[in-house]
Order: sequence, then C-alpha cells, then structure tokens
Amino acid sequence: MTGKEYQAELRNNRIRNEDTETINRSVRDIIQQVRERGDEALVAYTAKFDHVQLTNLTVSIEEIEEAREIVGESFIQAIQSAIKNIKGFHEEQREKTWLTNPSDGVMLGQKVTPLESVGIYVPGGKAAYPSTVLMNTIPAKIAGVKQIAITTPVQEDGKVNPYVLTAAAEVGVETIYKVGGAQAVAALAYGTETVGKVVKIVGPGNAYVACAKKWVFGDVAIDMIAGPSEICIVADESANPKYAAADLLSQAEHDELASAICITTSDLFAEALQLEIQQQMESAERKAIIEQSIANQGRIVVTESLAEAYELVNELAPEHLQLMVENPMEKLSNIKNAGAIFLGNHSPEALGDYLAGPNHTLPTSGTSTFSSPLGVYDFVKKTSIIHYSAAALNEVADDIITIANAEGLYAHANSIAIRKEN
Ligand SMILES: NC(=O)c1ccc[n+]([C@@H]2O[C@H](COP(=O)([O-])OP(=O)(O)OC[C@H]3O[C@@H](n4cnc5c(N)ncnc54)[C@H](O)[C@@H]3O)[C@@H](O)[C@H]2O)c1
Ligand SMILES: N[C@H](CO)Cc1c[nH]c[nH+]1
Ligand SMILES: [Zn+2]
Repeated sequence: MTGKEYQAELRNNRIRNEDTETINRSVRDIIQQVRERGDEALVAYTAKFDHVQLTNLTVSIEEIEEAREIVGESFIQAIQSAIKNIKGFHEEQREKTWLTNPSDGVMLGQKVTPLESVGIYVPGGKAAYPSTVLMNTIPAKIAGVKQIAITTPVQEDGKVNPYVLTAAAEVGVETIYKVGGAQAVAALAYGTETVGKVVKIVGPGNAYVACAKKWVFGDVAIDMIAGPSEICIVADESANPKYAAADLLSQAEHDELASAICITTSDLFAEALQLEIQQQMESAERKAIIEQSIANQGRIVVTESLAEAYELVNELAPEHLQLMVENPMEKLSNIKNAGAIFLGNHSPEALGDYLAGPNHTLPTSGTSTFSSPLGVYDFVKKTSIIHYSAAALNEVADDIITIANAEGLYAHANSIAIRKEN
C-alpha cells in the first residue's frame, strides 16, 4: 500500500485488540472473586483457564533447583551475560536524592525512596519469558526495592517454566507465585492468604492481564499497559530484505495480535521483502501464529520519500523501530515517537529483546507519544524537601500573604503572618 493509504488506515482504524467489553466484564468478575475468596479463587481460576489443579500457590526451593538442572549450563551463561548488560545500562538510570541552596537560609531538595514492594507479572500462556524476568527485576533491584515477587502461569504439568524459574533465581527473586492472568493481578493488588499485597504491579501480559491492570490502577500503581508486540522497519535500497523479513517474523511470532510493519521508499525492496516473508513463513516453527499476525496486522508501505516514512512512523509511534537505511545515525533526529530505535542492518530487535541492555518493556499502541521504556525511575518515588530560616521566610512573607489572600485562604496567610518579624 502507499503512504497515503496507510495514513488513512491509521487515522480511521487504529488496530483494535479484541472484544474489550467482554474482557472487561470477565476481568471485573475475576477481580471481585479474588477479593472475596482469596486463594480459593486463585485455585479455581487456574483450574478453569490453565487446566491445572494447584495444591500449592508458591514455587518451592526444590522446584527452583530442579529447574536449574533442566535448563543446562549454556542457558545459565547466556542469562548471566544478559544480566551484565541489562545491569550496566540501568545503572545509568539511577536517580539520586539532591539538595540545593538557592539563596541564604534556603535549602530545597528531592528525596528519592525505593518503592516498598513490587509484583512482577511474567507472561506464560503462549510462550514463557525468562527475559521479561530480567527486564523487570533488574531495574527494581537497582532502584532498591526490597520486596519483589513474581507471578506467572503454570504449564500443563503444574510447574512453572524452568527457564523463567532459573532467570528468577539468577536475579535473586525468591517469591514466585504459580498464578497467571487477571487473577494474578488482582491477588497482587489486594492480597490473599498466600499472595502478599504490593504497592506496584509491573510486567506485560495478554488482554486479560492488561485489562486487570487498568482496573486495579489507583488502588496500586502500575507501570504501563504493554500490549502485543509491535515492530516497524523503515528501509531504503541499502536494507537487506532477508534480514528485514526475519525481523518482522520475529515479532509476529509473539501472538496473533502482534504487528509487523515495513515502510520503504523502494518498490524493488518491497517486492523482495514480500517474497522473503512468504518463504521464511513456510518453514517457521510458529507458523500458525505468524501467518495470522501478518495477515491481520502486517503491512508493507511504499512511500515517496524517507521524509514521508518518518512522518508515518511518528504518527504510528511504534514500540520498536528499526532504521535500516543508509547512515541511520544521521536520521535519528527525524524520529520523535518510538519506544526503542534500532540502528542499521545489524541491530535487530531480538538483540534488544534479550541482551543489549535497554529494557524490552516499552510503550505500545501509540503510547510512545507520551511514555517511556520501563526503567529504574519506575521503581522509586520522590519527595520534595523544603527548609527556610526565619530570615529567609521573612523576606518572602509578604508575597505569600498576598497570594493567599487573593485565593481567599486567610488561614494560609495567617500561618505566614504569625511568623513575620515587624
Ligand atoms: N511488551 C513486552 O515487553 C512483552 C514481553 C513479553 C510478552 N509480551 C506480550 O504478552 C502477551 C502474553 O500473553 P499470553 O497469553 O501468552 O500469556 P499471559 O501470561 O499474559 O496470559 C495467560 C493467562 O491468561 C489467562 N486467560 C487465558 N484465557 C482466558 C480467558 N478466556 N478468560 C480469562 N483469562 C484467561 C489465564 O489465566 C492464563 O494464565 C503477548 O501478547 C506478548 O506479545 C509483551
Ligand atoms: N518483543 C517483546 C516486547 O515487545 C519482548 C520479548 C521477550 N522475549 C522476546 N521478546
Ligand atoms: Zn520479542
């Protein structure tokens, strides 16, 4: 399709997720049940949705040790190398308490305090995500959060995926609940006999998880509503269609609602890409999911110019953007809205999903127009500090009294006047 056609589609018909109303009703019910019946509801919903009869809602030390045996040494080494990079990147985001002395007798500042407790949702329905364990836990730990719990659905055998368990052990999380979906979010938000209530819930998940996070928001904090994965590639003639096709398929395989879009200035590239997608899809492991995702949300858009391509990107505000163009570094200033930008032919999104260092929990569904990747800043809160000496207060007293009187708040004015000298 052309750039104009795609723009019209974007404006008229931002791709909708699912039957929001049905999900909304079902999630409200689940939350209510968890609040009323606690653990009993968690067991019942796990039986209903995950087809497993739980006898214990938490993972034992033995299960973690057993998982370590299953995953093998190369996985542990790979996870350790990812941890090193993710730590390194997120260390740069540390926020410090600061104090300033703008004038005589005045001290102002901002105190940074880690959140008391955090619950991390790790998806586990269609795939298990050890990388999500790392991306959510590491910034929380760097921020100084002491109580971190993970919740994730069980597999058919009633166990938590061993790769997820090993990743959790590698980053030092000991509390792991075997609960998924909206019921897990409700349990973290309100607490049950087994699940401890937390002050913030983070982590991606399917439409039920996302909807539950919206419902509990206000009673607890949430990070963002990270929806189905999105990749957008901007390509010129210099891009390799084999690589671009592989990158589009890499995100389409997440689920049927994931979106994979390529915007190119070259008809030739568009044709080659189309062929590559067809070929690579044929032999893909998760072919059924990829086919549906590409059929519903996949687009190849041919624009008149790179300027038109960047305009579309900024309107789409994708979660991930790959700039597979000549001198990509120089094109960076054209992009205002994207969760993460990958530059050049050798920086595929999967690099960032697992190992480069930046967080893979990113704003989706156009929300990169106003929000940022998950980071250390999501796990702290700030408190303002104000100190004035008697002389410093005296100097500004009249201004405060004037403003307070203008607001008709005379007790405010009086609290200043009472301290005023002469
Ligand atoms: N943005 C990110 O960083 C990121 C990272 C990893 C995964 N993801 C996304 O997370 C999502 C994971 O989804 P998933 O389904 O694989 O796993 P999930 O863990 O989010 O959901 C599985 C749970 O959904 C619940 N459920 C299933 N059917 C239900 C129904 N009919 N009614 C009520 N509850 C129901 C069940 O309790 C089940 O345990 C995908 O969309 C993936 O793209 C995003
Ligand atoms: N692409 C996902 C975020 O949209 C993150 C992820 C985890 N594992 C693989 N990919
Ligand atoms: Zn991915």
